Amino acid sequence: MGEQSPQTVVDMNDLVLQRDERTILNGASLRISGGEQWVILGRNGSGKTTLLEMMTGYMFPTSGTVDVLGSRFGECDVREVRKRIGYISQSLIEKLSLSDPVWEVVATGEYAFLRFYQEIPEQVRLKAVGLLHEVGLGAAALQPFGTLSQGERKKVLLARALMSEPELLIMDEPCSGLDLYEREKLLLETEKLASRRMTVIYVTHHMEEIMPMFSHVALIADGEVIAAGPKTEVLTPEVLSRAYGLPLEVDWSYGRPWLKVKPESGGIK
Ligand SMILES: Nc1ncnc2c1ncn2[C@@H]1O[C@H](COP(=O)(O)OP(=O)(O)OP(=O)(O)O)[C@@H](O)[C@H]1O
Repeated sequence: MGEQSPQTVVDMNDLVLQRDERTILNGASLRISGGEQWVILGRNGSGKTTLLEMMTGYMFPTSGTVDVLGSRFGECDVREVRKRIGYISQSLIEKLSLSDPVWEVVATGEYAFLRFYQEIPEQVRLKAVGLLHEVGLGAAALQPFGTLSQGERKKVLLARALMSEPELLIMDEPCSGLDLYEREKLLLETEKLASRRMTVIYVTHHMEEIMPMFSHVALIADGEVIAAGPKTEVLTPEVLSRAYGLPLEVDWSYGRPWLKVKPESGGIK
């Protein structure tokens, strides 16, 4: 990994991704160090999920380098690195079995499997049930996964991701589709992660989900990282208005940023 410091968790350098005629990533670079907690923001289609797929080794760039947890993708066994990464995304929910009991869905996280085809060791079952209790779903352990609400499924995914005690937890819009109450409960669970000494990378469209635990923000636009750094430096009206093409104001309350759209100057560009 060359001259990088050992505590660099993610180092993405000058990533370009070409698909057919399109340039999806256009020289994106991002460095995340241990002890930092990051939020990634950007408009639809800006390249956020593509960056996450590269961080988890599911996609490879046309050019540029990706180092995660001390390994360079393309020169290491990606599956070994993936065992140290938790990934929460809607596409993962769709791959899980709706008929399996909830505790079993959680237990698969121990091995990064989607389903079990062999006996599950007792200590793994107990760990899964314990984590379900931690996210407030202990009572649902025996229910089929498909009977849970959307919000409950997201929490199951969180418990599943924690089974392997990942060093890096990547959350792609974990609160999408949740009502206000479910969203706040999931955010509180996410906040507890900060005390587990793991690095969290959290993608969202909603500024108010940037809880006090998050220290840094990256803004993606047209396949480039247009701003990245401590959150108070990135979440300014100037930077956000430029990124979203809207006249915006940011209010900080309870340690969280809340966005307001100013009616003057013509609104949407
Ligand atoms: N396999 C592919 N082939 C062609 N284009 C792709 C492919 N994968 C992604 N794209 C395009 O790349 C762009 C970035 O997609 P990506 O999913 O990373 O955006 P995003 O920032 O996560 O968007 P959203 O906020 O809508 O989820 C999109 O315009 C998408 O259509």
